[in-house]
Amino acid sequence: MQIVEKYFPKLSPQQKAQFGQLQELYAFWNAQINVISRQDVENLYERHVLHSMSIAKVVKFREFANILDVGTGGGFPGIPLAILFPESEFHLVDSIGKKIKVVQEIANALDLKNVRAEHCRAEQADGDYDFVVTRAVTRIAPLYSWVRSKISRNHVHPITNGILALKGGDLDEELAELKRKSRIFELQDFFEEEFFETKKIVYVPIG
Ligand SMILES: C[S@@+](CC[C@H](N)C(=O)[O-])C[C@H]1O[C@@H](n2cnc3c(N)ncnc32)[C@H](O)[C@@H]1O
Repeated sequence: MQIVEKYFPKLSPQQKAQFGQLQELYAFWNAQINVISRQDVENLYERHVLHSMSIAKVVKFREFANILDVGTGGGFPGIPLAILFPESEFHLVDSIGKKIKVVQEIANALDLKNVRAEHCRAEQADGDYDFVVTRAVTRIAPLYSWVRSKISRNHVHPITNGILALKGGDLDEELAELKRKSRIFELQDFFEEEFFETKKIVYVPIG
């Protein structure tokens, strides 16, 4: 939990309490329905919570912003972002129903009113979104084809609406396949821990 406060020192008491609850909630739910590796439960705040929050170093979601988390699994990056941006609306979807059950239970336990968890495929998600966020689901090119028509052309953030994908490793081939303008943010520019050395955010503006 200290690692979250290290990089996000202005959290409200409510946000601190919500982030603080995550360890126990994920330990409990992960024991029943596997949503993250057992080993990773011990590194929850670095590898899942802070990793998800890195998106906030690229853009601060505004009041009423609509965000779609594609393939949220147990709620990453959607749940940490929903705690961080309580005025924005988050639609978390996954094609596996039992994972959405975990997300719903965690959102209920945290009393997160800005989270809608839905069991559906990304292609079927119904909405008009400012941004699509995602981690560890698919290559950028298929993701782009799934969601491009769901991105609003009404831009209210300092950057153009689009996709923000948490990625790792060498992305040359994947980005060549996309055939669209994109920008890479290196997470080592935001966080000093070794875990983030190879991690990136791929931003694909859709205007
Ligand atoms: C490796 S998990 C990652 C989960 C989470 N994003 C994380 O980083 O912890 C990939 C997830 O994507 C979901 N998924 C794959 N294709 C999908 C699709 N077309 N629509 C919705 N969910 C999908 C899978 O069910 C799975 O839960």
